[in-house]
Amino acid sequence: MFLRAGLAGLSPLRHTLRPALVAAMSTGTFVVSQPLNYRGGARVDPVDASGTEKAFEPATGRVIATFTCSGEKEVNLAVQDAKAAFKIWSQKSGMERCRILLEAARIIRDRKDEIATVETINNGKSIFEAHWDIDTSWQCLEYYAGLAGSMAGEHIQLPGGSFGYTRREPLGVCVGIGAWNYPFQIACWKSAPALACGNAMVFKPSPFTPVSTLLLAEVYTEAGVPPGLFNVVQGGAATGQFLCQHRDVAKVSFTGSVPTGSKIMEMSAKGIKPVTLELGGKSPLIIFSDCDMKNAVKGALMANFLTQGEVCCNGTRVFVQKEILDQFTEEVVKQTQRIKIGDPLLEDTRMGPLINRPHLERVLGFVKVAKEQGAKVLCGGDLYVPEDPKLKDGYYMRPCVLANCRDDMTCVKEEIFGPVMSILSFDTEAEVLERANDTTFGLAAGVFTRDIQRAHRVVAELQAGMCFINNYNVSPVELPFGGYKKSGFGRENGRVTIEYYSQLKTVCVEMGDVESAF
Ligand SMILES: NC(=O)c1ccc[n+]([C@@H]2O[C@H](COP(=O)([O-])OP(=O)(O)OC[C@H]3O[C@@H](n4cnc5c(N)ncnc54)[C@H](O)[C@@H]3O)[C@@H](O)[C@H]2O)c1
Ligand SMILES: NCCCC=O
Repeated sequence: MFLRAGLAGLSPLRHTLRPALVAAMSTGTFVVSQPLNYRGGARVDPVDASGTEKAFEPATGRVIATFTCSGEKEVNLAVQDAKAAFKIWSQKSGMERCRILLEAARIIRDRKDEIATVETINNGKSIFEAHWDIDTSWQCLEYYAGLAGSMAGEHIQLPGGSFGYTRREPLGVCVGIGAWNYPFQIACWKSAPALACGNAMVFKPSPFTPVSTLLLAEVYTEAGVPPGLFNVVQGGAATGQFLCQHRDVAKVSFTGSVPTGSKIMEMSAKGIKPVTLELGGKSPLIIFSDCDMKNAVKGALMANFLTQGEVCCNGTRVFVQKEILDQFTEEVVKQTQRIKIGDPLLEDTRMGPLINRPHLERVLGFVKVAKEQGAKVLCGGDLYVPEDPKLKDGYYMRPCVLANCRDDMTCVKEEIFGPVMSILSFDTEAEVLERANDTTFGLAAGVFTRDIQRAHRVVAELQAGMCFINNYNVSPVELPFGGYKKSGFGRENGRVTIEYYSQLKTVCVEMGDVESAF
């Protein structure tokens, strides 16, 4: 389906043939020539437009796709198709939905290499990491498949033999709007619970990463969902607005920045639509002097440099207790300098390019301001040009560690969304807690200590939706994920997310006569 010169005649490919194609895909060769919208169980060109966009391969700076952004008519067709599919899907039993979702999970597992490769080409993250993302994607489908079969209401006895019961019902057509840092994973984290509950979904990926969501749409079709149950519309803000304002849309689940989240909430408020908002962060990572140093250093790297630092829950404010500041900093810098930057499709690369040129410049701009405000660059923070000539126009930078940071600096207050770690020192637990919570964000937080009482005492005080003790940035799908404060509300993953994609109907049953007031 993704056609390179010389491979054009192979489409459509069954997944049994795909390993050969994956092996043939290398950086600098991939182009997409098929439509990038998906509606009614097939790829389609949109019937109307709200502009065009180009998608890039960040590793080389090459254009890999030029596509039309969907206009209001196309959005409406996708919603109507989803509505029709909803009628069929919502009538299925939980066990019937479970079987189809399990089959979809199996297909993703089988096609893991292909999907990870496409994700790497369009996003720039290392193939090593993309494999992790695809694992948490099929695991999410498997998890909600399991819950689909066991969704149930309650039976409540009332006086005189009367009773009531509750039914957990789907909402209808849900909209998913995604960010560019985890394109496939975000689409799975939204669609799996939505579909498990009996909903249909129209998904809009970020215009920077339009490609991999199509693979998910094809997987769902192959697994047996009704045509139209999962549709993809491409585009930017205008397309997103058509979706949010559509009268037949029952819910919006959004992943992205705080300013856009606020607009989504405003639009949803007008239609009284429930929203899930997964927004940005500036999370604290607290390293106490009694920590296991080796793990704390590994944790700090995990908290800052996955996906080139473009991770919402990154622990970018690293608070280190004074007694171990020098030793910790020295080790963090040593290991940061060892991170292999380069062609993201090579197995031993651990950091690829950033998403695009403007974003790279923005991140480098943060480093410049940090220096002006008194921070010391201990390593990185500058452009990186790989030796391989085909990568010379890619968007690479060296991961950066900043010392001498203060709480009032821009690099410590604002979400950079790049590979920039700010190290701050602290003396006491009470002091660090106050400083860690002194932010409008509240997505994640972490603590490294061997003192088990302190660990739990500290996380109980941290104002963050996702807290880690002695680890960072692991994503088991069984655990709810989401933010406090301006980092949003609602949750993804875990059992609780069922509540965000369903509504409760109460049925009151009278077994006697009506006792009337009249
Ligand atoms: N909390 C989480 O789970 C999570 C996960 C990933 C990324 N993020 C956050 O996402 C941000 C980076 O992603 P981004 O740059 O793609 O964010 P963004 O807000 O610019 O865009 C996100 C999505 O919203 C769409 N959009 C933009 N304007 C819109 C509008 N007016 N109406 C409807 N849709 C609109 C975009 O096209 C895109 O699909 C960071 O702040 C990051 O922290 C959060
Ligand atoms: N793996 C979870 C990442 C979510 C935020 O960017």
